[in-house]
Amino acid sequence: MLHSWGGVDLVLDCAGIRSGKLFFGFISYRPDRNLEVSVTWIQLEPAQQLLQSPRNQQSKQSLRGVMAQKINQAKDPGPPHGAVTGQYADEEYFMNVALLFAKKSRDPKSKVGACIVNEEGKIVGIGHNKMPNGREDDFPWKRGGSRGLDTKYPYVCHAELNAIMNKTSVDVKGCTIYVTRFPCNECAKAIIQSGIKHVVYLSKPSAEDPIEREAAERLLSGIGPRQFLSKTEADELLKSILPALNE
Ligand SMILES: O=c1[nH]c(=O)n([C@H]2C[C@H](O)[C@@H](COP(=O)(O)O)O2)cc1CO
Repeated sequence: MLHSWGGVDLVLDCAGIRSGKLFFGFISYRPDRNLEVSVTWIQLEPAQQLLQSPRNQQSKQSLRGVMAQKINQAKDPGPPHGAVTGQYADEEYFMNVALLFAKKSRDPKSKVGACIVNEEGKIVGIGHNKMPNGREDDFPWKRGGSRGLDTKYPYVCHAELNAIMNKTSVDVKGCTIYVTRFPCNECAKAIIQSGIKHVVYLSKPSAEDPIEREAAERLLSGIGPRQFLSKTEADELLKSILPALNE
């Protein structure tokens, strides 16, 4: 699951950008682009293999100085751009936009936000969980295991669906969706059908319905959703959505 691997000659280093459970940042050197160093994301295991190769070890030593300088540049949030390069600053920006939209939700218990970003790093869709347009006051926000007609479940439109429906571009093919909560199976279907190619989520609360969760996992397995940040770091960010997104 590497976003930009073509033409990379060696992997210089990892860590120091942001580490999570499954992914971590690393610096890559593209000789064809005159020592361009970029931050991207790779699954832990293949990244370790690359880093440990003898050729990589050698090259790493001689370019360590340049790397340190570039790491600092990469840490600078700057303007949002290049979502698909996986730059940490960009990802944080987009996830914070999703969090900001989650705050708009009138669901008293669970606020969810989603932000769709195209391959140029532009936001092309945002959404939060809400009742259908024009019917905001017509349905209950009540929770409940029964999920009956007196609860919110049959009526509420999920954040991911709203972000897709609210898109400002012709389509969202090839885009990345940043979502504050792991998508449900219905949203997983909408994500796939819309052509979204990457899913980055913040929290994965234990599912009320294990069948739906398993279906969502299976549906999204072709996309390979990944968690943004480590659990501890994610929990910190989630504190901004009240009362308790993780319940
Ligand atoms: O993918 C999702 N997207 C989304 O917007 N939601 C919303 C719908 C509901 O308003 C709320 C779920 O309610 P609760 O956590 O109280 O059971 O979160 C729920 C999911 C399921 O993870």
